[in-house]
Amino acid sequence: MSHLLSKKQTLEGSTQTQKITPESANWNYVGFEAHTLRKGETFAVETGSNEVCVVLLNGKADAKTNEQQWDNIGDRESVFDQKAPFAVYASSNDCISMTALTDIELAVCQAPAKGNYPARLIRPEDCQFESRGVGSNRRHVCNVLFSNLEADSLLVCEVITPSGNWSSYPPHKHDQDAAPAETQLEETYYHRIDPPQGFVFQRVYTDDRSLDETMAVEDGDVVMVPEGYHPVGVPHGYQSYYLNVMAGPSRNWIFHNDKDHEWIIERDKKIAADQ
Ligand SMILES: O=C(O)C[C@@H](O)[C@H](O)C(=O)CO
Repeated sequence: MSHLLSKKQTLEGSTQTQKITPESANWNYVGFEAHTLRKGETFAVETGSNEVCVVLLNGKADAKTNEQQWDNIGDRESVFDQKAPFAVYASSNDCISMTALTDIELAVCQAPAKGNYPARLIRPEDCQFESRGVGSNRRHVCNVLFSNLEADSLLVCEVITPSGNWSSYPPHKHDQDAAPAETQLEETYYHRIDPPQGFVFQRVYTDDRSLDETMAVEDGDVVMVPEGYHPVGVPHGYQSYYLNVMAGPSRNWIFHNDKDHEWIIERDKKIAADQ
């Protein structure tokens, strides 16, 4: 199995289904966890030296940080509901906890803090929807903690890719700290698939092919992208959701397209203009 693929785990007595740390991923910035909680259970994360964004992927919960509390948040039964999520952000030396009012699923997104931003609730109306691409490259992005909201390093977004379509495509990368041409951002993909027996394909590759992994990804798996291009293809009959967490030396998503496939962007611009 690829070292970039983390399979979903279900451990007796544990809420945790995924755990990626900078140490386990052999990188410097991004941490990611996924948890499923039964109604009545509580999850808490100490932020330590990180800033943390806990995204309530589905279900309802009471949420709090050391100084604030938000009751009865959550308005999605599934990540495929076509609604933006609720999320809670806190910077260093705080604690985020959520108590499940229904069965819930949480994504815990982490990156180093500078301590600049106060704890806050991110509501669906704070998120930003954007659809990208044409034809079989059409996909729908929800920016949760991206250019819509400030943070020290964390970038968090959700992407729905319809059946038969491609996303993160044409392939792009962001592995050079060379703004304004490109920025360096590590990235995790937390994949969910509808219906859940489906699978998607994700390739992670560099120009010189010293890294070139193509993975069959199943529901609940995480793909780590330390560098390189990282397109996703979704088979007919299945819908894909993924949650991206990115962080790096600067909080700015500037990507570089794979030159071999850039012609597709020009052709698609022409198609869109002709429509
Ligand atoms: O546009 C998309 O298909 C989503 C991607 O941009 C995804 O968020 C990503 O690859 C970020 O680098």
